[in-house]
Order: sequence, then structure tokens, then C-alpha cells
Amino acid sequence: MNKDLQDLRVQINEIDNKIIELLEKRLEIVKEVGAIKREKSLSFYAPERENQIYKALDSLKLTFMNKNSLKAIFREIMSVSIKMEEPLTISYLGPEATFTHQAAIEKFGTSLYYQPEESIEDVFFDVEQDRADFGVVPIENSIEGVVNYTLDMFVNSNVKIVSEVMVDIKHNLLSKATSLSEIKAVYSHPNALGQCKNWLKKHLPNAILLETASTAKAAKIAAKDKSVAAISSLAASSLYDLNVLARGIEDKINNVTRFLVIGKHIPSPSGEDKTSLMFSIHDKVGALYSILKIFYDNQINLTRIESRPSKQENWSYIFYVDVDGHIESESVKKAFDSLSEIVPFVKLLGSYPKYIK
Ligand SMILES: O=C(O)C(=O)C[C@]1(C(=O)O)C=C[C@@H](O)C=C1
Repeated sequence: MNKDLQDLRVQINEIDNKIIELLEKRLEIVKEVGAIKREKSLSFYAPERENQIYKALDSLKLTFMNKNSLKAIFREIMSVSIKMEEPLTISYLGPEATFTHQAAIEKFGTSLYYQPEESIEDVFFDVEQDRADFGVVPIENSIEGVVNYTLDMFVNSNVKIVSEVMVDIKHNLLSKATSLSEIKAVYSHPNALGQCKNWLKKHLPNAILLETASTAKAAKIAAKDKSVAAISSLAASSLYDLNVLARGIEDKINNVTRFLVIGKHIPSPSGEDKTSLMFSIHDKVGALYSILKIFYDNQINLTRIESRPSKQENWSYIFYVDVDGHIESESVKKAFDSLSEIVPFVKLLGSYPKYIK
């Protein structure tokens, strides 16, 4: 072998050994952290601490390394740490290779146990009934809007939002076939078919479009029939051994879905947090105005408001709001207390660190 190459590889080996030695030292300390958490019944997963670590990485000036790559390395280091402290189980809206699966891995890394579920309801039940430590569910898409099913689940559940994660949605045409001319039908979730409408019209004008419960289910169907294709993720192409006939076929770029991590305990403040609340209002003039005024009076930035039918009585609604700040901060706490005094019903859904890309 070339002498220079050999020398360089010897140097790389030395550095790798140092990295491993340092990782071992880090885990030794994490073990002590885990013991304290067990003794004090604290959550092994600490999203507020993870965000602080990501933020510190973000402020570094690096010569060679891309920030996303560095974040991915630290995601996995912390995933290994959590596993050593306690091998947590993460339930998510499945099947495998869905965007929710991708969101769960982005949040917790690959070292934990993942449990796919058939419905959003089952993910909530897993967390409520201790079959999983945390759950991951979709909450809104930048094009399609809110996932009503998830919002409605919070009415009767006492799980808390502990974290959020955003995933860029990239659609791909997958098939056992090797060319577009062989495709007679395209399967996918209705949202994905809708998001790729123009591409399909242009490239597969004669194909029949068929709906499935998830993009991953579509890939499973495509794996059995060479004349069909699925719109699904790249993860599904490897899982079901499908050819990628076309990449990034969504009509609009900037298609992002936001997911929530649900658990049982509200994490401590990270320094940059969000609080989610739900409440109902009295049926009278100015009811919503007086609520919004509370946030204004406390100088709280309201970042989102949604309403949903209460399902108790026709034409009565439940409001969901997201505000900047943690419930342990003076202003958010004060606003929450004032709100509790004037509405028939209010519930704190969680305070959690804002997502850092
Ligand atoms: O600091 C903690 O609370 C830890 O448990 C350590 C650690 C880490 O590896 O840095 C691991 C898991 C937590 O989610 C956050 C951080």
C-alpha cells in the first residue's frame, strides 16, 4: 500500500482510539447521572438538556464539519447514553419507515426500542398505560394544516407534550419496476397523493391513484406487484427493497411536518421554550378577546391558535394555543392562573424546548 496512505491511516487510528476513550469516559459520568435520576425519579430523557447541547454545537465555528452532521453524531451519543441509563421504549404512529418513524429516530437516535402502532390513539394509550416511555405523533403539516386526530386526543388524555420535532417531507416514487412506463397504478396516503398531484399528472397521466392508510403501507403493496408504484420515503425503499424511480416529486418544496413527543412529565425550562394549552370559553361577547388580552397584558407571544368542535355540544369549541415561554416562568404562570379564573375549562398540555434544526 502507498506509504503516505498508510501513515495517514495510522494517524486516524490513533485519533479514533482517543475518541473511543473519551466516549467511554463520558458514559462513565452519564452512568452517575442515571443513578441520580433513578434515585430522584427524574426523567432519563432530558429534552431541555439536549437542546442546550445542540445550541452549544450550533454556536461553534467549524472548518470541516457540517452542523447537521455534528448534530447527528451527538444525537447518537446521547441515544447510547439514554439506553445505558434506562433502555426506553418509544411508541410511534407506524408502520416502520413512515415519516413519524423518521421523526422519532431524529429525536431519540437509533439506540432505543421503537414500537410502531396502528393509530394515534394507540400511541397515546401506550404512554398512558406505561407500555411505552414516550410517544411520537404528527401534529401539523405546513401544507395540509393541523392533524385533528392528535389535537382531539388531548381532551381526555393526561399525557404531556415534552418535546417537538420538524421533518422535511420528501416524497419519492418507489417500485419493483425499473421504468415509469411499467407503472399502471400509484398507491399512497391521500396527503402524499395530493402533494404530488402535478408531478403525477405530468409523468404518469394514465396511472390509477389509490389511497392507503400510510405511505409505508403503500410501499409494502408496491413490493408485491411490479405494475404498481408507491409514493413513500427513502427509508421505505430500503425496507421493502424498492427501486427509486423518482426523487423529490412533491409539487411544493418546503413541505415540513411538525411532530410532538408525548410523555408523562413536563421537562424543566431550557431557556427557549414553548407552552401549549387548551381551553373552552363562555358563550358571550368578548370572551375570546378577554383571553387574548391576558396574553397581551403579560407580554406573552402567542404563536398559534386552533379551534376544534368540543363534541359535547354543537357549535361550542375548544381552543388550542401555543405561546412562547415555560410554565415555570413568572409571566406564563401568571397568564395561566388568570386564564383559569375566567374560562369554564383549561388544561396545560405541556412546556417543552423549541425545536432546533
Ligand atoms: O444530562 C443528562 O440529564 C443526561 O442524562 C445525559 C444526556 C447526555 O448524554 O448528555 C443523556 C440523555 C439526556 O436526554 C440528556 C443528556
